[in-house]
Amino acid sequence: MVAKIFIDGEAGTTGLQIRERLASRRDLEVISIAHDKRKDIEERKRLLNAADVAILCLPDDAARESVRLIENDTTRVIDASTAHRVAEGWAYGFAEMAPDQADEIAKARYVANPGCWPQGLIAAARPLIEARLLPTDFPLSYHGVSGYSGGGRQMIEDYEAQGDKASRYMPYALTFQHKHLPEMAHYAKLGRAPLFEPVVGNFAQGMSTSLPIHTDMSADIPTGKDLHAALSDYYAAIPDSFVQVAPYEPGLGKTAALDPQAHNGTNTLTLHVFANDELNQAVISAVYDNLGKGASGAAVQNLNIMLGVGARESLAA
Ligand SMILES: NC(=O)C1=CN([C@@H]2O[C@H](COP(=O)(O)OP(=O)(O)OC[C@H]3O[C@@H](n4cnc5c(N)ncnc54)[C@H](OP(=O)(O)O)[C@@H]3O)[C@@H](O)[C@H]2O)C=CC1
Ligand SMILES: CC(=O)N[C@@H](CCC(=O)OP(=O)(O)O)C(=O)O
Repeated sequence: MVAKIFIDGEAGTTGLQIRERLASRRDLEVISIAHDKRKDIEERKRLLNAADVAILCLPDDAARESVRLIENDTTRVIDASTAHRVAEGWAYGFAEMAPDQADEIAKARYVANPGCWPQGLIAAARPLIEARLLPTDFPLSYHGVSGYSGGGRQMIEDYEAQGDKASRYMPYALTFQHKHLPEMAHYAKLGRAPLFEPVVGNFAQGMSTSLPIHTDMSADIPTGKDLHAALSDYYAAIPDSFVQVAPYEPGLGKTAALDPQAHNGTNTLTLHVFANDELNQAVISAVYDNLGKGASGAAVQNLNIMLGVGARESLAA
């Protein structure tokens, strides 16, 4: 059977990248909406109900509306927005988050694609919390830089209009109430939300995040090697993992590895562990493509899992 896929929001940043990734697929048919009808509720309803899988690449309210417009019992949904990430009845679409997560996604009717920022934090913190190398009530800070495509079409247009005059370093969400906090705390298994300081840089795509850890806040005071081993073991046990752990680098010498654009066009997320055991300090960094593993790549990975086809089909941009 050729599965019918409808991308609601196909002309946007995330939607376009999914369409490109699916263009060469013969096992599915992308059913498209005419550009002038992309916000026409009746036409969206028709296509949403005709699809085997609908991928929502819309603002939160429009994504909720799309779900309401589905009247049949069969259309499955992948929602790229923030609307359903901690909602009851939705599987969280971060396949590497736990050993059985891909199975949960495979069986789910509704899958919430993860936020770009939360993935770096969850990938780093959850295995350490589960291994009791980090206490759950640890007061974590989380920091990172993203390309401006993370803000969607509007931010892309703003940055491109300003060119070299655009800010090279723009912290935001400085009231510390970013929309990703509930998702971060829930899936990383944190007892308290992290202090999160995101930054946009003057480059289009890619991100690099960091999680500083005072290792003596934990009873066993893990060394850098302990942290690295826990993360390596965790992801080695996940089938078809796109999360990889770089070889242990105690010093901060190889900064090129933290280039936010290093994984652009791929679905890879690489974790790096840096530590100074004498000072009881460590940093875990994550490098990935906000439009790859952070959005469109993860959506295609989830689609593959839901359809039961090779997990690695069409994941490069
Ligand atoms: N960019 C990123 O890195 C990431 C984005 N996301 C999430 O994915 C979703 C899409 O984001 P992104 O692609 O960046 O955003 P864009 O603004 O680039 O695209 C959104 C698309 O949705 C369309 N749209 C808006 N309102 C409606 C509506 N009521 N009915 C139908 N179509 C509508 C827009 O059309 P028009 O432009 O004509 O208004 C546009 O084509 C968002 O929820 C975002 O938070 C998630 C992870 C990362
Ligand atoms: C640079 C930038 O603005 N990034 C967006 C996050 C993009 C993203 O992940 O969107 P979702 O919340 O829908 O997942 C932000 O911080 O709001």
